[in-house]
Amino acid sequence: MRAWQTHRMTPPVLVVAAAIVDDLDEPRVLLAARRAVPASLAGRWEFPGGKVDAGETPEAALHRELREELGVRVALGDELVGPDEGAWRLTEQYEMRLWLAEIVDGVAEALVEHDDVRWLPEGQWLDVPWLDADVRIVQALVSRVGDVVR
Ligand SMILES: Nc1nc2c([nH]c(=O)n2[C@H]2C[C@H](O)[C@@H](COP(=O)(O)OP(=O)(O)OP(=O)(O)O)O2)c(=O)[nH]1
Repeated sequence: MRAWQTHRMTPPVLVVAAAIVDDLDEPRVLLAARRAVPASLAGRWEFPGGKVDAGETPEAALHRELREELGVRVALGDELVGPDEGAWRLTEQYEMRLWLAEIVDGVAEALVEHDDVRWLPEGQWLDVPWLDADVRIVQALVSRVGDVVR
């Protein structure tokens, strides 16, 4: 039983996002997107993605969000499974699932919600001000990908 069930709380809203890398087999460069909205999150960096709509699978939602936000089609790799029943708790309200991904069509551009996208070179994945909840996720990604590369 999950905490929100035993405590009569509202279930967390699921956000899906992608850790887009240059090469799923040998990831060296990671795409980060800078939020333009809302004002409280503007200027902070995140994994592109968004909320899953009713009746939509998480994977379909992720493909839709990446098309809308960045104008790209991707191939999904492994999920970075989180410590909170498989997800990454972001806040009281939100939890996130995150997949590695590689662009198969298009060039990533900040189209909506973001005002910049940046490809972070190896060793510099933590060098932008990520949203607070994302910092531990980027750290987990760095150690996961370090394992792949070695
Ligand atoms: N997409 C995304 N959202 C994140 C991350 N980290 C994090 O705390 N969040 C939070 C910010 C938002 O409050 C919340 C929902 O994400 P969102 O605003 O991208 O969802 P959305 O695109 O569906 O938004 P909207 O269309 O309803 O405005 O998740 C992250 O890495 N990526």
